[in-house]
Amino acid sequence: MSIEIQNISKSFGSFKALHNVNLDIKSGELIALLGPSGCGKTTLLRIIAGLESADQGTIQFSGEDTTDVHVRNRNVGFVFQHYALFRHMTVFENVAFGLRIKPRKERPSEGQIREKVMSLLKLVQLDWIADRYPSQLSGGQRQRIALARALAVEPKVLLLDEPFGALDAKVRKELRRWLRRLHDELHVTSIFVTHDQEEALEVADRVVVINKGQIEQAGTPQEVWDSPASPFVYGFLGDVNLFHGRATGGHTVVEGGVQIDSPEFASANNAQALAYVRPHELDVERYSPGQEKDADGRQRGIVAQLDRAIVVGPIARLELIAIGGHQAQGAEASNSDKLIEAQISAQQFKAMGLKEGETLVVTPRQARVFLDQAANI
Ligand SMILES: Nc1ncnc2c1ncn2[C@@H]1O[C@H](COP(=O)(O)OP(=O)(O)OP(=O)(O)O)[C@@H](O)[C@H]1O
Repeated sequence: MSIEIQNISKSFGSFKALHNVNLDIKSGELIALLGPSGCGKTTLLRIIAGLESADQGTIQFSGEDTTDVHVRNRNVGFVFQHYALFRHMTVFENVAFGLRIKPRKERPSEGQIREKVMSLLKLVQLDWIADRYPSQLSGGQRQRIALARALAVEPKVLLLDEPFGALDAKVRKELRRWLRRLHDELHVTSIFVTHDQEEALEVADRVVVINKGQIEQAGTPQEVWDSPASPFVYGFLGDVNLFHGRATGGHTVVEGGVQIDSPEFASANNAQALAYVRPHELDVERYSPGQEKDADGRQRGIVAQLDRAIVVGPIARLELIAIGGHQAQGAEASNSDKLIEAQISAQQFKAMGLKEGETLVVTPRQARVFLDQAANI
């Protein structure tokens, strides 16, 4: 079933939770709604489910307006973070529940229910605990049972609201891979709410990034990662260094005089600009006088002191402080002013023999420049 979301707006009192949201979801797609806390993800999911009504706009399922269709009749399955299983029922009975409460003429026979429940439990790889009670399950097992329960009534749409939010990092990772495999088997149109960018990028066919009730960008994981449409998306999709600068005639000069090509702004004339550089896009060298300049004497790198090095497995994360007034800011955290984050391999770190306190030169290999709209008005 495809889902067409058209011009959806929703306010709570004077607060605009959703503002003119438009999105077409193809039948069988797995979509991640990604955004910070309070951006409107759950509200949008609840409107699609029919648990909440929109002030404006329509939701269509395969071209049919759902406005007057009751939640019971929308054929939607839910899995929520705290969607508790029935404690007094076994795993088997929990999964069978949706089938047992069907109106008599639609209700499957006892034999059909048994067959269906056991096949779903096999699908979520938990048929061996059919007789247990929820209190005897791990958190990850409970969420898999919640998913089996949602699938029992053969929903046309599956809505998952932070289904793995309460689980530890390792279990989350296993479950999201497992969810992806399950989706590839079943192809139920699914919408998955998360504030975890890694989860969204790993699981979804398309990621929809939401900010303050509006869609900032919708695209495949690779599209949103490689070409973030806005500074917000850039900042939200992972660690990033933000440098302030000025763009003129296809070049942006950021603090400290480092020049970055920005051919997309060839007509800019001293416009305020923001340059985003991911930590792994910075080359790191040991400083020697003149190293920060290119053959023509132009500043190519930023001289900075290595404040802290964190080596975890194959990666070395370097925290550097610019020397001589060059400044970077973490896009999200203002308390990381002046801090530049670089990332190199642990192997390179070892080979270079870098020590905390040393002076280095960091050079952006690539950068993404945005004109600072607010400042240029
Ligand atoms: N019933 C309500 N009454 C008033 N305000 C509400 C109501 N439901 C949601 N909101 C507000 O609307 C905004 C969006 O809420 P929503 O739950 O959709 O956010 P979210 O993106 O899912 O956040 P989180 O990741 O924290 O769950 C929030 O500021 C929230 O406080």
